[in-house]
Amino acid sequence: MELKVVKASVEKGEGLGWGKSLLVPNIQEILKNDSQSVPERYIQEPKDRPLISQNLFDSLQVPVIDFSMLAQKDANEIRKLDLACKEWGFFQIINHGVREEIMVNMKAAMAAFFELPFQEKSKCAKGANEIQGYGQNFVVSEKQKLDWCDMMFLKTFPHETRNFKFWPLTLPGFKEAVEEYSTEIRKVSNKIDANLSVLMGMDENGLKRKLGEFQQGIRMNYYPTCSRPDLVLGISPHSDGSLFTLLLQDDEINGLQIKHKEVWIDAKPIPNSLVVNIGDAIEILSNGMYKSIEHRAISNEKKPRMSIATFVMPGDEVQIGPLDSMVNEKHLPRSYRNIKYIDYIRQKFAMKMQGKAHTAIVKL
Ligand SMILES: O=C(O)CCC(=O)C(=O)O
Ligand SMILES: [Fe+2]
Repeated sequence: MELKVVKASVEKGEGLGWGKSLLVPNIQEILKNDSQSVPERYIQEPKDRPLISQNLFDSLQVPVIDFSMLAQKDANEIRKLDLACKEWGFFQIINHGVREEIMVNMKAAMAAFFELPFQEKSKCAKGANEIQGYGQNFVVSEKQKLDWCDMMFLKTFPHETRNFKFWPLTLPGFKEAVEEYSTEIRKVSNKIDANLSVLMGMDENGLKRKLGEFQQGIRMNYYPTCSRPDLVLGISPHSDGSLFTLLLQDDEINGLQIKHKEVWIDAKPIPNSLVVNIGDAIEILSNGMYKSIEHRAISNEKKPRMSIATFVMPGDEVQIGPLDSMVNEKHLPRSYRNIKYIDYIRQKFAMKMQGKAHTAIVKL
């Protein structure tokens, strides 16, 4: 007789993984039945609601970095990058070298996935202990307010982290578009990490030498239209746990907001650019010289908005902590403790996203 063995679910991408999340409804589906509906669970407390009125800080713009100048090692552009990381934690890059066609294909592949019938999308659904797949942001309590967003998260690098059970492989062109886009973004990310390495007092290979091969994950965020965008949030305020994140946003629709000097500022889209933000891991490695910044997304009444975030991260088992070059016990005392990356991420996901509250895990 064949013995049935119940495998402990610690296979690739299963088991405890990056955390445990409650499963919640799918906002795109709720709206298919009633496009005007704004269920109670999505209505934010008054203090957390976005101000949709005229942006009073219209003149403030996220810094723009010309990537072709960085490639030429232009001292002025490198200084601008350093300042953008210190004062904003966010910048938009132009002339990054990713061909427009590749970005257009990526957006089209994402749109095609979210247009699939729910039953089809559900074949890629993530489980409760899963980060990869189709679903929603991590949810840790039944009482927690929910984000007006459905998403699809896939790991793309290193190759062995790809788990095709979460990929819609029968959707024509999807796999190719994600792979091609991710490969191009990896090239941009390599240049960013080389520049950050130098700015943090090392040579261009400093971060790679310290951390080894980076992981890359792609999160496709789908924000349906909302009849009351003043009551809900597309994504609650948070900072990313990554080293840094590269975001491809809609060319026209505003949605991303950044907390800059205590005020929410729109990151107005520049067509074909990429928005880059510093994540918690660089904040820790730089001993706080570069800070991850709180950001959120708002929804709108007119058109669904899609954004594609690529997270560049250390490997799960890698220890992160302030770089030797960023610590000087006299002038720059160590402000963060060392932690294994996956332990940091698990603790982050175990809390409701609340701005930067989770970074207290590693503060000294
Ligand atoms: O949609 C956006 O503009 C922001 C997305 C985001 O912050 C994220 O995916 O971490
Ligand atoms: Fe984010």
